Amino acid sequence: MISHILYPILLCLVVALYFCVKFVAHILTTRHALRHVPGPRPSSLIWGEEWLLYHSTPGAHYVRWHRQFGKILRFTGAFGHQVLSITDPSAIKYILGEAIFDFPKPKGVRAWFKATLGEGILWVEGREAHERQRRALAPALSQTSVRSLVPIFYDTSAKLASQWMKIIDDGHSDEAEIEVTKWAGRFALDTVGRAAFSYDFDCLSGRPHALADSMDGLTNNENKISSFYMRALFWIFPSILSIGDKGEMIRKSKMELGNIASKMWRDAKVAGDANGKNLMSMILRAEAKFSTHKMDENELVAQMRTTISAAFEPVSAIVAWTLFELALNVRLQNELREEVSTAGLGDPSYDDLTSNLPLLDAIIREVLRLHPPILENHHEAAETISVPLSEPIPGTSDTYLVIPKGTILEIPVNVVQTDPDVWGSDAEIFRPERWLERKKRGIRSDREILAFSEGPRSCIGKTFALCEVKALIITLLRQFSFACPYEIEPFQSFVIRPRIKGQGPSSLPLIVRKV
Ligand code: HEM
Repeated sequence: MISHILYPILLCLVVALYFCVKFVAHILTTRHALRHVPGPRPSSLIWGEEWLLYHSTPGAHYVRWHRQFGKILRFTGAFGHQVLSITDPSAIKYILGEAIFDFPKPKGVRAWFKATLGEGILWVEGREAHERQRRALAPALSQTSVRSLVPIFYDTSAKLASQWMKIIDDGHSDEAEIEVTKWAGRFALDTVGRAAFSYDFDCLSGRPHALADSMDGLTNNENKISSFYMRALFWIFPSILSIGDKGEMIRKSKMELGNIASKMWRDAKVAGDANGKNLMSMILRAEAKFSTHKMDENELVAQMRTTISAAFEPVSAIVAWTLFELALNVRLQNELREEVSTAGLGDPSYDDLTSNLPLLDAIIREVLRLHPPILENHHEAAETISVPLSEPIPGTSDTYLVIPKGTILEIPVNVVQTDPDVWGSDAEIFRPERWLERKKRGIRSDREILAFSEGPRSCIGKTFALCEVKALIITLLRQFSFACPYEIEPFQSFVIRPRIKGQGPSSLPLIVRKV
């Protein structure tokens, strides 16, 4: 009888011991192999640097560390696991380029994408499997497709503007304080719904919206202790994502988005949408053309969830940060309004959006440079692999770094995009004119911006995102001016968003005034 109880307990203990020994052995060998890489001493025995990182201004420690230790450094995560932080240009080019499939996303990050979105393109690994999914999405997000989507971008922009006008009019005034992050998220959702799936989420109606609220609630949390545990531990124990309130929230959000995606898919089938131009019809056409493997509903729903989510968080963050920077600078608002007015009375075309509004282009680039929504680009070495370096690690003469299998790497986008060697001594300052000066001097603009990542896994929705954000800013500036009466700071949810200093989750209340 006792043995019936004891044996399973004993077995569990042996298995737990095996994993503990394996984990400790991995940490010790990684630390040994990377002992020549400099970095900060762990500030906590259990949490390493995680506590410090979680409770500080997002990205601030990366800047400090890289100034002190150079372009490659090592810090400690929870329970002693080692993380490499890399800003060396040759290493980044190699990791995100030819070696990208040797550096998959870390297991915890993949578990997060699988739990929230399913097995779509943000989750998939392996050259062949990724290429297949990317080929299916690419035509719908190509420049040609985006060109045809521009009227939708203006339409959702106009809807948002008319809601703001109504708020101002209801207050019988020329201005109102409006919390713009909420509206920016709703704009991003309605735009991707209509543009990619011919589906109106109707988030911009002004009424409470279950999908918008649940997507926002998933990541836009106050600094709660449960969020800290999840963030600190999911690198080493990915199954933590299914535990407790947070696990429940993840399941709920995945289900809600999945239900909507299934409905969109069934409606499209009933409507016989196979010849349509939206993403869903194109996914099916591309699949039929390039592969014998047809996507089943689960895969398609995962892809739809992924696209909606990928288009939601970073776009809403960039819209909010752009309005924030404009609100701080009346001169810039006026100059931009002037530039937009020279483009004529109607809505600027795709060609205008991409090539003929240099100040607008410079402002959005500068926002992406100083407020990259995705702060860190995370990877894990699938094998022990040697990575080329632009300059040796201080104290060595090696022009390569051997990264042990299983080591987690992190590329801090904010550090790369504010490197004084590239951007000059005013790298930390918001100065869109630098892009106009660089263009005059013939410096290629795209290379140093890492906000959309680079290489085979870079953002496939970049043109879509840039055009929709530009269409919105043009529409808003023609009708409103902006001022910011609060002190604002960056706040890390899934992406980096603005919030009132020290207060709760993301928020950006601006004074919006009719012009
Ligand atoms: C300003 C807005 C945006 C920013 C800053 C941004 C940034 C990024 C970044 C950094 C990645 C690489 C992520 C990784 O390495 O895991 C990425 C991937 C991706 N983005 Fe975006 N994104 C934006 C908007 C969009 C939009 C509007 C869409 C779709 C309409 C989209 C769809 C995707 C997809 C599908 C991927 C996965 C690509 C792959 O793994 O091959 N993004 N994005």
